[in-house]
Amino acid sequence: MSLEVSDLRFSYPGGEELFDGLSLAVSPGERVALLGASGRGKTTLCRLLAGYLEPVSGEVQVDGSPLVAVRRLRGQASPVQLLWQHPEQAFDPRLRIGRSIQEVVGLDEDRLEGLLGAFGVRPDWLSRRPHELSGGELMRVAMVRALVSGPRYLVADESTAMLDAVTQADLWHVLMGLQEREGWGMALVSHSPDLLSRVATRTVRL
Ligand SMILES: Nc1ncnc2c1ncn2[C@@H]1O[C@H](COP(=O)(O)OP(=O)(O)OP(=O)(O)O)[C@@H](O)[C@H]1O
Repeated sequence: MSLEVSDLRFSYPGGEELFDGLSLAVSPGERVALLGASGRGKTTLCRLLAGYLEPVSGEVQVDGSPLVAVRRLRGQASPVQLLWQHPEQAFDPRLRIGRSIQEVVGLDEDRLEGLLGAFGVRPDWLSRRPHELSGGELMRVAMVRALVSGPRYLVADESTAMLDAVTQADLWHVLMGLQEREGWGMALVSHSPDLLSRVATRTVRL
């Protein structure tokens, strides 16, 4: 059981090849930090692992099945969810937050209630549009949206970098508590050595 890729290569049109045949596996319960200098491809790797981009070589597999095939299954949310670097990327700007969350495939109302409570989401935030929430509030609802379908893996791309230290610590405390209870695997990118030393169980260098 893992989220894995071997012999990974990717390039944007006209760009240099990235990853040089990297192999990587994230097991349930792990929090794997993806490290590398600026421009090495950390954000790109997050998008590849979550299926938003397709590799040139190397196939992303989730618990033994190709991620591309799993993501095509109807009536099921992807087992790999991405926490975007900027939480507004997870939401349609025209829709109220509650509507965006309700559109998640396979939504379980009891799980949703639990997550809204755990992340401290106030009910009135759900009737607002993304630009009507603060960065920290939007990240809380983005975390709820990413987790509400019960993913097996979460990929977090510098997701809390723009938040103040107190909010950042609070959100990681909630995330890690849920992860330890539910056992999903996590890959994360952060430029904060302090955060990584508290959160990561292992590191992989790009
Ligand atoms: N949509 C795109 N089209 C073309 N090139 C891109 C695109 N997105 C990223 N790149 C290029 O791909 C390389 C990897 O970018 P990426 O954002 O994944 O790196 P990163 O390691 O996350 O960087 P940073 O630490 O600075 O955020 C860079 O050279 C970047 O310019």
